[in-house]
Amino acid sequence: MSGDGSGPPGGPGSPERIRIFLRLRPVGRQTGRVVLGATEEPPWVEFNVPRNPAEGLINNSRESYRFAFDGLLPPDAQQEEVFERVALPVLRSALDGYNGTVFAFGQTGSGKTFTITGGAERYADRGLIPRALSALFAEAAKRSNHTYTVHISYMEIYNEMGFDLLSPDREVQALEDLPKVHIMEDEDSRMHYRGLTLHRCDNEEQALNMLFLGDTNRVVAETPLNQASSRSHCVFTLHIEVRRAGEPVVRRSKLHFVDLAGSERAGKTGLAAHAQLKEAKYINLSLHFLEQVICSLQEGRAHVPYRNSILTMVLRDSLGGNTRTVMVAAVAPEAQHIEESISTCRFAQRVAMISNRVEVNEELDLEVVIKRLRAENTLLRQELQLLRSGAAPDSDRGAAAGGEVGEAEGPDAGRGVEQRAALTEAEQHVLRRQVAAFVEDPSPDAALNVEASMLFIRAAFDMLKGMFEYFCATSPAHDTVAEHKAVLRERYDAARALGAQVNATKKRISELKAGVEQRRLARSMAALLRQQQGGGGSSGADADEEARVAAEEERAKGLIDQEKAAYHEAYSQLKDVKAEIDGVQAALEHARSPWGTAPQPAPSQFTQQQAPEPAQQQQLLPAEQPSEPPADPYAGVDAEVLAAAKPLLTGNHQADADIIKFYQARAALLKGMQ
Ligand SMILES: Nc1ncnc2c1ncn2[C@@H]1O[C@H](COP(=O)(O)OP(=O)(O)OP(=O)(O)O)[C@@H](O)[C@H]1O
Repeated sequence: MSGDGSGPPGGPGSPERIRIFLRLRPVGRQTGRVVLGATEEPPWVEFNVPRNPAEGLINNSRESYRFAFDGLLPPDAQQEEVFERVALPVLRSALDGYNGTVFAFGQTGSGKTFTITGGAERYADRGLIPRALSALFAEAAKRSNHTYTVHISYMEIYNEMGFDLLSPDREVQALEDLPKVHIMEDEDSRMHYRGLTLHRCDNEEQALNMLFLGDTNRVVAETPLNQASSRSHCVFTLHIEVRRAGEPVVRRSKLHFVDLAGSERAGKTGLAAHAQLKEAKYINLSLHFLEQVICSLQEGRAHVPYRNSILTMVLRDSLGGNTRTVMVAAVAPEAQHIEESISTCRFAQRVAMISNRVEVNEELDLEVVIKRLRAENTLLRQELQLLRSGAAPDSDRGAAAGGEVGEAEGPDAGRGVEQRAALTEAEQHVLRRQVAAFVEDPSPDAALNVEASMLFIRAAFDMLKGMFEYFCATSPAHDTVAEHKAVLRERYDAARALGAQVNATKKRISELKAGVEQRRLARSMAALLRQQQGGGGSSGADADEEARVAAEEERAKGLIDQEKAAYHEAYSQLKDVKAEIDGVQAALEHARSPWGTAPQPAPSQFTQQQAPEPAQQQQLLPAEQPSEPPADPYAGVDAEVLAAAKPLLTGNHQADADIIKFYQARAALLKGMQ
């Protein structure tokens, strides 16, 4: 025997021995007759009994009785330690779907009720049940992907009759008013408790109220050995149901806390009253039957007499069945109780030899399975209808126009709906509510199950689209987007105007330059003609003409400079506007990002004044400067013209181009004159 049995059950149906703990009630003065080997493995207790010379024994030496346990709880063991070592492991496995039982056995006044329920005086004296209730709800809250449902029942077995301590009427009741519980067995030997109510408790407070209510209904009497002696056996049961999110299984476990009535001997305890003698008789009888069951199990007999008493029927699963069971043997270590203590320990040794087969109580959760199958069935029916309505030729669609919506039982169900152009108002109303419920349902399993008809599907999509548009229009992000778009439009307009201005200036510069060039050409040709006609030096009229031409060229040059300045000004403004546009565009993208991967706003909202596409934007900017000189400036020039002009070429691109043009014009003129 070792350890406190805190590990999980060994595996499905694995045999597991009942664990036994010894708890010693505190005593005023140590007698030295009870010795504890608490640090030994396994821990043990030894009772030293002096031999009685009056019974003919040879000497006065002591006789000792030693018993090993899975754990010792000495007189100074605190309630918290007792809970952690005895009940917590069983509670944890009950939360995983394994049945559990903690029962206290011992003579009257040895501390069974103190262990199971606790003392009323100090909060620290709370016993295993209230501590288990706190731990149960705390542990359940931690397991966030599990759903726990807890019910409580509290039964008393008094004089071989079962009573429900949690009768619906929460008044303290006389025993005869309590609902009687009948214990029955079905064919699978499963226990049924007729008349026993299960009370659902959703929190610790509700559960503690139940415990309090039950305790106030218990049969307690003053006996010579205990001022408040339990005259009955009490079974407090937690019925735990656990479901794990997304799994179609349910685990159900029962965790019993059993406070047995004290074993006692009427003669020794001085019970005198007739009623008390009767109680004692029943208590002793049921404990005797309990012992019989334990002996049969320990000896491996084929027949185990569970049916002899209500107590053994109730504990059937806890002893030799599918339950993780722990026993607390309570002893009062005073010298006068040594015989009872030895007898309790002997009983515990027999119990420790019983093995249970502990397995998880898991079943398919039919509710979940049915719900799933129904949903699957609906989906399949809808798909089928959709396929039919899409695949069947129009003439084949049946004449059931305006057919009943919502019922799709027969093979032709749903076809008639497709014949209509629109839903009725009532249908729209129902559909709107379905769509709203779907949108508001935060569950990932939320589904919108509309009628399997294109008419309904389209109407549902329209509603969703309308909701989305409304969201976009009223979203704060939408305001920012709209602002950025307005700025962007304004900047694009400015950029367009500046672009036009730049292009116009550029065009005017080209025109002015072309005018200057033409006039130069005309003057050169006139001078050439005059030369050929023999006209010599310059006259006064020629001088005037030259002055006029020079003034004109000067004016043209001034105009060109003006236009160039305007060009540069407009061009630099355009560059600034372009930089602004880039910034606003980035801000716009950022403002849109909260929508993530959501569809972009419907065109109707944002496209009335579409911003130009990037390709268009690029076109807004003209080349930065008037065109660059070609790689070969003389490409395509007639060789003769080039040879005549070459001696005069200056290396200045503009001047050389003019000289070449002059020689080309000259060549053309001469050719025309031949
Ligand atoms: N570990 C303990 N520490 C302090 N007081 C204790 C302890 N165990 C028992 N007592 C006290 O001893 C008295 C008898 O205990 P209790 O009523 O629990 O015995 P019992 O075994 O349930 O008796 P019965 O079979 O007659 O109901 C009570 O007053 C209880 O408070």
